[in-house]
Amino acid sequence: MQTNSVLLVDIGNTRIKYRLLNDDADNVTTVDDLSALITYIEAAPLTHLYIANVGKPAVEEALAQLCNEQQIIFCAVKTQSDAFGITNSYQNPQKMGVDRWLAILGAAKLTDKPFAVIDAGTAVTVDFVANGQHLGGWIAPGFHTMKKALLSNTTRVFENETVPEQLMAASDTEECVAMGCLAALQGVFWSAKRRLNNQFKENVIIFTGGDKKLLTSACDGDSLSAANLVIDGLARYAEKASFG
Ligand SMILES: Nc1ncnc2c1ncn2[C@@H]1O[C@H](COP(=O)(O)OP(=O)(O)O)[C@@H](O)[C@H]1O
Ligand SMILES: CC(C)(COP(=O)(O)O)[C@@H](O)C(=O)NCCC(=O)O
Ligand SMILES: [K+]
Repeated sequence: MQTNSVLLVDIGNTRIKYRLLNDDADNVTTVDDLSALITYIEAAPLTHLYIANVGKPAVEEALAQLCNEQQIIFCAVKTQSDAFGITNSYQNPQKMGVDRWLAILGAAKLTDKPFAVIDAGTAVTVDFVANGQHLGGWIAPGFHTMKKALLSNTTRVFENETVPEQLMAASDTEECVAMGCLAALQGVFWSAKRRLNNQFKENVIIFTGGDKKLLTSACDGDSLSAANLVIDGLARYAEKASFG
């Protein structure tokens, strides 16, 4: 298997992200819809496509069909109860979003310490891991999802496109919404940090996802940011298949 012919694809609830196996981990392309990915696949000389899908099954089916037509080997990775030295705490691992499982595997490569991996996307997910054991996690609405929920349940609350860098008190509706949702997102980070600190003297928070920038002002020296840990987890499956 040539690593420049293996495509790794992360299909979330908002956007699609991809890179080649031999690309730099930071070199991730983000697209809003499937057509842009299809155009790329049709032009690229691929042999394998690894996919993590938590979105609509129809997207996965369309990609499987395209791969079949193009004679590309299609590998849809699923959440497992045990792999790469990590044991999942879910009684029914199939219920855990494969993006969470892969983000855990991607993060586990970055540290030997107990860690929490935070993926800030449509949802913000947190998963705690120590000594190869998944200790459970959280699922909360993401920044954009929170704003949408707030607006659809109120009459006089509005939003704008502000993506705040620093948490401040605001004096205008749109700014209050942006700051409030940022406070909630950072609250997830601080709650994870407090939980880790209570259990483990040394620990690290590793964060990723489309809204990871919103967490950078909350993080400290014990935090790591990664471009896309879901894709890094997919890379582990692809590497295992090609190099054993
Ligand atoms: N250009 C953009 N288009 C859409 N969302 C964006 C964009 N830039 C940043 N975001 C933020 O990224 C979030 C989606 O993150 P992402 O990790 O791609 O989510 P998912 O994996 O759930 O598809 C959105 O909720 C939004 O707040
Ligand atoms: C929690 C999620 C919606 C996060 O998805 P994302 O924000 O990346 O689009 C996804 O991991 C999912 O659908 N999970 C299934 C439920 C579970 O993990 O228990
Ligand atoms: K997420």
